[in-house]
Formats: sequence, structure tokens, C-alpha cells
Amino acid sequence: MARMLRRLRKGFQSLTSFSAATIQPNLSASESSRSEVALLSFFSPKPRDFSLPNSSWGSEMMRLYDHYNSQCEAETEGGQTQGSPWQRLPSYNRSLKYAPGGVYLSKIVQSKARLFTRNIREPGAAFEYALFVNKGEKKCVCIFQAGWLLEGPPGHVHGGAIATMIDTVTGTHATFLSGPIMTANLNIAYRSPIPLGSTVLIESSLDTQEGRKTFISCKVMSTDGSKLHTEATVLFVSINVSHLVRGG
Ligand SMILES: CCCCC/C=C\C/C=C\C/C=C\C/C=C\CCCC(=O)SCCNC(=O)CCNC(=O)[C@H](O)C(C)(C)COP(=O)(O)OP(=O)(O)OC[C@H]1O[C@@H](n2cnc3c(N)ncnc32)[C@H](O)[C@@H]1OP(=O)(O)O
Repeated sequence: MARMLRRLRKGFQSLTSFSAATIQPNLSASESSRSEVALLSFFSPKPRDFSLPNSSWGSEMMRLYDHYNSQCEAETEGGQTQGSPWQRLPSYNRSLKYAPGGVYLSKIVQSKARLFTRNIREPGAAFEYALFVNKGEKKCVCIFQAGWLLEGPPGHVHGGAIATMIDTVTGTHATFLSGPIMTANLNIAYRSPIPLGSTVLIESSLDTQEGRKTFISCKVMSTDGSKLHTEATVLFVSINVSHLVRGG
């Protein structure tokens, strides 16, 4: 138990860096990035990155993915990264897999557990999204395509699914900024419904960091920026990993 705790703590300590090794190299063409998903074989020790394009992504998702991805750090031949404030964040079906050795650890610790947003196998059925973080501006952008299993009001996205995405985007952003955190408070104002199947932009920006508290604001908007769908403010509190192991 103590050994597992030490390994977990070490893993989570490295989360803030989201090291270049965990960031996929810049992919310019839609087709090549789609085929990369297919190439991740069952035999690869690398976990599947769910934020890479798949066949369910519509033209707006692909356009925005290419737009943000083209602004991301590109790896040079020497394995160095070129200076760009943008990084695409990988997304696995268990947060534990972010930590070094986490792929193996995730097979031991509650091996059936899966990240809520990444637990439906059928591409396009539920949460399709990719996150890009801007280190300089301390902001994060997510492109999100809402699938048919997320219906709330007929033809529109369920408010709980929207809240889930806001928590996911701001929670990932807060982890990037402050290390291991938990959501303490989430305030949401739903301004206009999101059509099912549509693609929207979710923008997260840091308000303040005060001791253990990280305050973040978030907006969900149409991709042309003309319509505000949802806005939120979120408080995250930094935790020790032992908080999770003890069960809170
Ligand atoms: C979860 C770990 C994340 C790891 C991520 C790993 C990889 C990241 C990469 C990708 C991640 C992928 C997906 C991420 C997706 C989503 C992230 C979502 C995270 C969640 O979805 S997580 C589930 C819901 N979440 C809970 O299940 C929390 C239950 N809760 C507690 O576990 C405790 O309650 C806790 C820890 C919050 C605080 O407890 P505590 O004992 O450590 O600290 P304490 O109470 O002393 O508060 C310290 C200061 O915060 C102020 N404060 C506290 N709570 C407040 C509130 N509600 N409103 C206003 N202020 C509040 C106090 O007033 C004090 O302020 P002051 O210092 O000024 O007095």
C-alpha cells in the first residue's frame, strides 16, 4: 500500500509538466492524423489517445482541429520542441495513464474504472473532443462534438453532459496549472441550447490562483463565436494524492 502510494504520488507530481513525451507531434493533415488512430495497435504499450481525429468527426471538428493543431509545438529532428505557446493535450480513458508507469498501474488499481467521457466505444456516439492549452495566456480551448447519446431536450445536448464537459476542460486546465486538484465548486449559467451533433468551442481561462485554490472561468460558444451557449465559474482545490487513496 505504501509502495503504491509512493508510485502514485511520483506519477501525479509529474502531471503538471505534461512532458513533451506525452504530447503527440504536430500533425498537419487530417488524413494522416485519422490513420494514426488506426495504427495504434493492441500490442502497443502506449495508451490510445482519444483526442486524435476519428471517422465520426465532422468537417467543422476537422477544420478546428487542423486550425489549433497547426499552431502547436512541433518536434524538431533532434527531439526538441519549437517555441509555440500551444500544446495539444492527449486524452486517455483513465487519468492514471498520464503518470509514468500509469498504464501498468491502471491495470492493478480498479482495473475496470474508465474516465466518464471516454467510456463509450462507438466513435461519435457521445463525447468527441480535443484540448489545446496555451501556456503563455494560461488559457485552454476545447473543440467538442456532441453525439446522439447525449440528448437532453429533444434534439439538444443534456445539461449534465455540458456540465461534464465544462468540468473536464476546466479540470484538465487546472491540473495543468496547479497539479492534482478536485472540483470544489461549479457554477453554470445555461444561455442557449446546443444542437445535438453540433461542434462547439469550450474556452477556459485562469482567473486567479490563491494558495490551494484555482479559480477558472469557462464559456461554451458556437464555433464562429456569435452565440454564447453556456458560461461557468469553477473553483478547484489542490489535493495530495493521499486524499484520493484515502477516499476523500
Ligand atoms: C481528480 C484528480 C485529477 C487528476 C487529473 C489527472 C490528470 C489530468 C489530466 C486529465 C484529466 C482528465 C480529466 C479531468 C476531468 C475532470 C476533472 C474533474 C475533477 C472532479 O470532478 S473531482 C469530483 C468532484 N469533486 C469532489 O468530489 C470534491 C469533494 N470535496 C472534497 O474532496 C473536499 O471538500 C476538497 C478537496 C474540495 C476540499 O477539502 P480540503 O479538506 O482539502 O480543503 P478545505 O475544506 O480546507 O478547503 C480549502 C479551501 O477551499 C475552500 N473551499 C473548499 N470547498 C469549497 C467550496 N465548495 N466552495 C467554496 N470554497 C471552498 C475552503 O473554504 C478553503 O479556503 P480557505 O483556505 O480560504 O479557508
